[in-house]
Amino acid sequence: MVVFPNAKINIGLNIVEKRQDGFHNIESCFYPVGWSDALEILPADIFSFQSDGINIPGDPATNLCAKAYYMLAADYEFKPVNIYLLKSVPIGAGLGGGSSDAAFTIKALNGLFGLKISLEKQLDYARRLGSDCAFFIENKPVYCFEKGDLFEEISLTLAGKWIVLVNPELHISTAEAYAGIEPLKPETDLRDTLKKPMESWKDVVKNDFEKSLFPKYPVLKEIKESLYNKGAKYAAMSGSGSTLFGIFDEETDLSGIFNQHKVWQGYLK
Ligand SMILES: C[C@](O)(CO)[C@H](O)COP(=O)(O)OP(=O)(O)OC[C@H]1O[C@@H](n2ccc(N)nc2=O)[C@H](O)[C@@H]1O
Ligand SMILES: Nc1ncnc2c1ncn2[C@@H]1O[C@H](COP(=O)(O)OP(=O)(O)OP(=O)(O)O)[C@@H](O)[C@H]1O
Repeated sequence: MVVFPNAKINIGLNIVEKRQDGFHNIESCFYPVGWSDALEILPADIFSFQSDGINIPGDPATNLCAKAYYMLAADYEFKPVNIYLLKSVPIGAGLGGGSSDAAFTIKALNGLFGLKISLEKQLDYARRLGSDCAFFIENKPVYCFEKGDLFEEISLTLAGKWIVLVNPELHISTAEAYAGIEPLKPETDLRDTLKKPMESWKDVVKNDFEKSLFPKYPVLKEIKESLYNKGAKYAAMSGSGSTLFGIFDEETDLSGIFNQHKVWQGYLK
């Protein structure tokens, strides 16, 4: 079985308060984007994990795909598998790439071996692997709250809009980004703001990480300003960085403008 774990962007990201468990309650809108890895899972005699493409730091045995496999193998009976991951989505990029690989491994094993794991249970397994991971189980636009792993439907459709993602190949650790934050309860309701036209989001739909990360990494602010200068209707950083995105009404090829960075562009669904 071959699947294509895609990335996400955060449209608005409010870090509301620090929790007793050390994590933060947040609110955000997750939107799937087409930048994807490729993940092949085949039944085998012994378990193995291999990856190619972008180098993933750390021991392959602790890769989120391997963790997802071992977690399900502890609770269900099925054959070992060979997992082959072709990594294209940048790491430490605010795009949830590793979380998506993990969620797609859960979904693929469930389908391949007919495990009949309910949607709720798949979401619970995903939550155990990371806060972003549960979103990729259903992989549709949602408003998220608490650790970013509880969801509410949102009637936001950006289908047919053009998105440009620019990654300056700066690895920002999620834990480090959260450590630099002073949580603050938002004054406006993100769900209400997102009902208004995209043109009105600038300066209202904010990513709280920008305030602490832009002074530290000026290139992030420069990229966001360039996206607006090139006609983006809305531009922001995704998650804890380092990827910036711009949303345009029409196809706008910016690969030449940002040729010193990694760029992915395409239509939103
Ligand atoms: C920034 C976002 O990408 C926005 O969607 C997510 O909140 C991050 O989700 P993630 O990468 O899946 O993060 P996890 O692997 O669960 O946590 C990594 C670290 O980030 C911090 N963390 C994460 C999520 C959260 N709601 N509060 C936190 O404080 C914690 O220090 C945690 O140890
Ligand atoms: N399949 C995987 N893909 C990417 N990173 C992985 C994977 N499995 C484990 N990891 C580990 O997770 C770390 C990246 O996590 P981190 O949360 O910083 O970034 P991310 O998953 O790219 O997305 P985000 O910044 O949105 O959370 C890497 O340093 C790597 O060691």
